[in-house]
Amino acid sequence: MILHKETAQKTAELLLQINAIKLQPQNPFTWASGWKSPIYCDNRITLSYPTIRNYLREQMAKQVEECYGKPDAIAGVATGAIGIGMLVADYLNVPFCYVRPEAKKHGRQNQIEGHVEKGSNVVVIEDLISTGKSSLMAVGALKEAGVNVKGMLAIFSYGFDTAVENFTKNEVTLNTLSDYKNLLIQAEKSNYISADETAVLSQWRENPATWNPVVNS
Ligand SMILES: O=P(O)(O)OC[C@H]1O[C@H](OP(=O)(O)OP(=O)(O)O)[C@H](O)[C@@H]1O
Ligand SMILES: O=C(O)c1cc(=O)[nH]c(=O)[nH]1
Repeated sequence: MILHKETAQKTAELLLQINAIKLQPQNPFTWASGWKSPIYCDNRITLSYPTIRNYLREQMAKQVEECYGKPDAIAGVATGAIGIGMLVADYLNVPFCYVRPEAKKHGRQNQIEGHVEKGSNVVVIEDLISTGKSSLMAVGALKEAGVNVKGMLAIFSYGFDTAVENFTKNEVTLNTLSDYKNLLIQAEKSNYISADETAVLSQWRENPATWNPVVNS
């Protein structure tokens, strides 16, 4: 869910401003889920811009408190949300840990890195939600460690039905600063996307799980 329309618009505007939105309809990206996509939203780039990362940090910290109350700790989903998660934890002055997709094969063989108290109230920070699988795996690991997951906050979500169903099934509340709908509005306003790219994106959005580029012969 989007909490504040102004934040959703501003976040989308900032992502476009720093070219964090990549379009490659002829040479699709492969997503974590294995889906092929003409678009990639690289939120990691925001960390390279102090003004923008400070904006995201403050908005996220405020929304964490607004949605879930002050947590005992913040957990970031590795690797995309380690940076932003740490910034949010720092702003709220609470402990931080991050969750790997799976346990390390060497060293201490941890999946959760850092210290997190059993029974503590934790909010999970994610950079981006496509299917929600990565985030929900992190939630699963935290719950297994005896943590009380209050909910999740991400910078961006594509708003796919699959993700909504996955979060509902796992009984995890998801809020995001911005989403695909707001991104498209801002991209059209600023002419970031050409008419051809808009056409590809609407065709892709109809069935993202099975989309493939039309190859001109
Ligand atoms: O909702 P999903 O379908 O799971 O996809 C979203 C996930 O994909 C990206 O991570 P990626 O696996 O590319 O790794 P990274 O965070 O280490 O860059 C992103 O950071 C999310 O965690
Ligand atoms: O699903 C993904 O892997 C994914 C999509 C996207 O737009 N950005 C990203 O970082 N990951």
